[in-house]
Amino acid sequence: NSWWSGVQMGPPDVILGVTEAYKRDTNPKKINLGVGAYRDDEGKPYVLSCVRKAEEKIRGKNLDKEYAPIGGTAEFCKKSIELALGEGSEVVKNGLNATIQGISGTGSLRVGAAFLNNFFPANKVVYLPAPSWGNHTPIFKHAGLDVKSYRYYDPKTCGLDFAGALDDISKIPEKSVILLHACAHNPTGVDPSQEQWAELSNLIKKKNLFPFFDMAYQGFATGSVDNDAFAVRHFIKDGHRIALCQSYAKNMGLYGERAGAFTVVGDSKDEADRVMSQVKILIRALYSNPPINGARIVTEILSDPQLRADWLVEVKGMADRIISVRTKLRENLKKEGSTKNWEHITNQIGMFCFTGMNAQQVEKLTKEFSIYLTKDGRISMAGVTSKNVDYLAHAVHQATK
Ligand SMILES: Cc1ncc(COP(=O)(O)O)c(CNOCC(=O)O)c1O
Repeated sequence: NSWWSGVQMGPPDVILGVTEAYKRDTNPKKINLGVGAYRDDEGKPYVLSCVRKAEEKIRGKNLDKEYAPIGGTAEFCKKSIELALGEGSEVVKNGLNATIQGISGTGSLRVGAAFLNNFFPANKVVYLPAPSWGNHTPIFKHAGLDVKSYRYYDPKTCGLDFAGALDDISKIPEKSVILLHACAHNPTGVDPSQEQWAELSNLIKKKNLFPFFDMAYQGFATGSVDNDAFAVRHFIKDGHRIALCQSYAKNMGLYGERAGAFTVVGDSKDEADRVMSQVKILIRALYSNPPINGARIVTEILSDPQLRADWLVEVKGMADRIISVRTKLRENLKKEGSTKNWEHITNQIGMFCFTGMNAQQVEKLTKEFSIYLTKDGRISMAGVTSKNVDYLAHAVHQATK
């Protein structure tokens, strides 16, 4: 028999499966609310104009195609950590950050997981919020780590189960790893308030847990790169030595360019240098060095004051469009005569809305109205436009009344 006769057919990716079903549907009113990628008000993918301008500038430089350094270019890494921690960050000034370019957010998480598995000195268990991004569990498990969870989402309010989170976190064995979504929580869209982040920081410090931040949406949540980095910057200010993953997929629309970063904040420059040396050894054996094109676009935008200013306007524009369709959806549900409480649609933030619809209601939305979303009731607000929001509200009301 063949080498691979023992290989089973794996389950299809849930989110891509939704898109496949959407493509097969011939209903002209169909809407795809599954995919977590931004769409403009025409429902089309959106390439930021500052990205196009950066590409033109790069084109004119006639750069070569040589390998990037193992950890990416120093310029890309410096601009990335400065974006996260803010200009004039003490951590950056004192050289406490070991920052590498990762293959977007996923690749940065995976390098981080490999580093934890090889070097984390204590309880090699990563505690994820319940629910978390579906890919978090396999990323950490493939790297050899154990994964557990802490209460986070409250289905009764479609909001944060803050008491539950504090209770569970206070029970996490000390010196474990806790994963935190810095902003725009995926899949719920539920973020702690700044006061709640401060309380989480105190508790996590008291319990001596290692904060591992995933910041895949900086600027895309509130439209402000500084507001969206509040949690990360507050934890640093409170003295936590964090790990941080960044992605430019959403906030610069560089999905397929695979540009991201992974940072460990050390206790000293010497510690950061030792950490950096070991992270690079891991990268060398994983993929040797990162893709150069997306990193060049990011570096161009973050280094050119005009392009950076243009970018800040465009990322706010994307965030504002999402916020405006949240408001329209809630208003239209009221107009449809729904008496349910839909406050969470506008309380939640970022790409996703956890509607609170159950599997039967989701099924009705798909079968009767050709609206496609994942069974957990998560909708990607990016798929909602000023043209289809009325139809969506009508369908949701019919499915939930
Ligand atoms: C929380 C989080 N971390 C990390 C990432 C990594 O993204 P990337 O590797 O593209 O930078 C993502 C991207 N998710 O994609 C949208 C979806 O759920 O369909 C993410 O949501």
